[in-house]
Amino acid sequence: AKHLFPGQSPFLLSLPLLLFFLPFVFSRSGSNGAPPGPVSFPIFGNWLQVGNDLNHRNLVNMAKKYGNVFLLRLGVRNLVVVSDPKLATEVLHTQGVEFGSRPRNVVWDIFTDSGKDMVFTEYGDHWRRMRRIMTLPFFTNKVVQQYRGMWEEEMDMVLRDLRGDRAAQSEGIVVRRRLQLMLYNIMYRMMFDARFESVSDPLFQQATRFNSERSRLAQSFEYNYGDFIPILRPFLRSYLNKCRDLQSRRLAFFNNNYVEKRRKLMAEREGDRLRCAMDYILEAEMNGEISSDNVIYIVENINVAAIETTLWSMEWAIAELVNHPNAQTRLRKELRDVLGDEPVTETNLHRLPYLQAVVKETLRLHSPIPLLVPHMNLEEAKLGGYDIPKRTKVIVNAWWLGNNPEWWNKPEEFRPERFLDEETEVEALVGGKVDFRFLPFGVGRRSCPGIILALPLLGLIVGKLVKEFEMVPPPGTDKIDVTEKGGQFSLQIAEHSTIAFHPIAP
Ligand code: HEM
Repeated sequence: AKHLFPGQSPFLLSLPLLLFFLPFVFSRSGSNGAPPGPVSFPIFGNWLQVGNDLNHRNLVNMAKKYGNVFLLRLGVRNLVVVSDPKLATEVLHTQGVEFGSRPRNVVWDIFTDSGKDMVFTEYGDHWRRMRRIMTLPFFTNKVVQQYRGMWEEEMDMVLRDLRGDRAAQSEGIVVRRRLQLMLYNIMYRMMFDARFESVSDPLFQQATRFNSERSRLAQSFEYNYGDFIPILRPFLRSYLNKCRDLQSRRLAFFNNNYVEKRRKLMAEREGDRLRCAMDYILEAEMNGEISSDNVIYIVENINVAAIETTLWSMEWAIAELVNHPNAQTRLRKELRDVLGDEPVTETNLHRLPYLQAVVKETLRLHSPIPLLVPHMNLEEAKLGGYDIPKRTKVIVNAWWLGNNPEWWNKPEEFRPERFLDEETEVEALVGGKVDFRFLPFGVGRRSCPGIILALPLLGLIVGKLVKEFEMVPPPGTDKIDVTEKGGQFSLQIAEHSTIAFHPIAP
């Protein structure tokens, strides 16, 4: 009478419970050909065990348990995580074609119109054409030479604003917003020959609002259930409608305010036509190589891939230099010794090894895209001796490659010197020798083409700020909070730092 169902033993009653919890206790060995991983439930797979937040640190803990290649089943989606340099070489280089596609989910399908873009499209002719068309106006040395003067000009305006800002010099300011304006101006001048007047320019406010809302909706964990479990998809309808509505307003914003203006200008200016990146892209459209949808998705991709990534790195570099005054002083000494009164320019970055080490150390410790952009195999493939089902999302934990104590001396420390003392061979150069422990931009076919812009942009702003200002925590604090905020994609600083900028006497 004590039991709910008289006549049944407590053991029998608890059997379903036991079966439910068994997968939490056991792991798959990987013996049936699939990579090891936790035993999965029907329908949910491993989702209930592992949860939503598969950030770089949680994935390290799982790699310690299941190995350097492991498989998670998230409802109908398969996810493979790679955590050592040899396997990363396989995915990105040796089998770069096989693993050269990108997975999308229900939300990414909306934000890319099912792969009309470049960043999230499958490996193949469309991707190759888009990458080729984007390379000429964005990702060559000639582009760097054409625009470096403009970059320096935009940065010098930031220095001027800081010099004229009393708050910046006393209680400190959140410098992020001003740097964001600078990066928008740099990218919009390259793209459209257009710039924003100030942070209160209504177009700047609209652009940043559209882009941050797009990041929030795309990176949220809220929609996982509908992506992983297709029968639940109808419940996502209002979320997906929100995404569709934002995307159509956002693309119309890019089109009406920028793309159409260039189209008109180009039509008026026969002969002398190619002035900014958009002119080259529109020319490719006129030649029938890409559609007008592809044009707008190139704009969308640059908005997503170029600006915030570089901005996060700048925020991290500044925060670490504030927290490591010795590194800041050493950098300032290098700038003074090498350059004297000369300004920091793109042409003299190669003479500043410690500055380059600061940039590398920032990207190692705080890789802005710690898991790279996910890769995917269109066909069944082999990896580390295991069978990888086709269309598996393959993640390389690049952050762990750069932060594993097996491969790095005290990796948790911010110590730029490591690149001048013990790690002298590790390069973050375009076309440099690849060290598969250090891949903040990925490597191979789908690696970041923007590295050619991002590295000098980072070196320039850090060099210029440190040469002109002593950057310190706001009065009453002695350290900046460098707690991380993860997302499905990014590694950002949780609290945008307030920093005081004390001008250095000339
Ligand atoms: C510090 C700044 C940046 C970092 C850390 C970064 C990092 C990355 C990473 C990790 C990937 C994926 C690599 C892979 O999947 O293997 C990527 C892809 C990409 N990045 Fe960047 N990036 C930065 C700045 C930029 C800039 C400034 C641009 C453009 C102006 C850019 C454009 C792209 C594009 C178009 C792709 C997609 C490439 C493809 O799928 O073929 N990135 N980036």
